[in-house]
Amino acid sequence: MWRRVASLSSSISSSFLAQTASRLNTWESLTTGIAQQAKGVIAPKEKTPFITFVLGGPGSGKGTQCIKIVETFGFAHLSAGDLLRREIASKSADGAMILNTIKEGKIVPSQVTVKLIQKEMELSDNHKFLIDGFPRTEENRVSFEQIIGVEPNVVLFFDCPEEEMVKRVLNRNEGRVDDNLETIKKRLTVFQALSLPVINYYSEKGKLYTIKAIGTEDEIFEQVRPIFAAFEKRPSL
Ligand SMILES: Nc1ncnc2c1ncn2[C@@H]1O[C@H](COP(=O)(O)OP(=O)(O)OP(=O)(O)O)[C@@H](O)[C@H]1O
Ligand SMILES: Nc1ccn([C@H]2C[C@H](O)[C@@H](COP(=O)(O)O)O2)c(=O)n1
Ligand SMILES: [Mg+2]
Repeated sequence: MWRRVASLSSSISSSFLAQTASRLNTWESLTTGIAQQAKGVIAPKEKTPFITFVLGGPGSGKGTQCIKIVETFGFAHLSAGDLLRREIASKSADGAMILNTIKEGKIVPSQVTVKLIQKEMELSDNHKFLIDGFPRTEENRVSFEQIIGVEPNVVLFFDCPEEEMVKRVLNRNEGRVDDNLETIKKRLTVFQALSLPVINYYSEKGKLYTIKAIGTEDEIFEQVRPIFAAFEKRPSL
């Protein structure tokens, strides 16, 4: 597991320490649960995490491209929507609330989603994470920074015309409760109002990579590939 580390040795890079030390919620916040499980033994991760947020409207092709990124670059794929759907299916305490929120095309409270992501990160063997469909709102973004204590290295934005997104979602045929015209319209409104400000935030921070999400899946991936290929040459990935 990504959390399984034998000692407190110096495997965390100095740049990472500098980055996290500047925050109130440092790396330790991600490892708090781990430390508790280990009954007081602090267990730092072996490698600096490399975090990619994958953003874009409903049906823009985030999940489709994540599969290709996983195959090519070996990331762990954490889809916020899939984690929430898993909560519904498991009939957990939050399941009914999550189902109603998704049916309405709205956004689940950030703490619920971030805790699910945190758990998956802690359980993972990988240190490279694709976090798909997150952060959808400024509240999501701030909550991740507060609870996990790290910022993304890369933010991908799949930029797709609304007409194309609607067509793709209506053809998806996976039995999703939100793949109907009424909910899609609401999701598009939420995307414009709440998600675009997050995308603008990362653009201003110089972390945003915008992908023109039209054309075939392979054509789109040829825009994605060089982004990670460039990072692969750096020691951080
Ligand atoms: N380039 C493409 N051209 C045509 N169809 C595509 C393309 N990429 C993905 N699709 C199809 O469009 C649908 C939506 O794609 P996908 O599920 O990857 O989108 P998403 O961004 O993850 O959407 P959501 O936010 O709703 O989960 C799927 O049925 C997928 O097979
Ligand atoms: N950060 C997130 C991600 C997803 N949800 C909810 C609301 C979305 O409409 C739904 C489906 O997500 P998708 O599979 O399209 O990424 O899940 C959320 O509330 N917060
Ligand atoms: Mg998806």
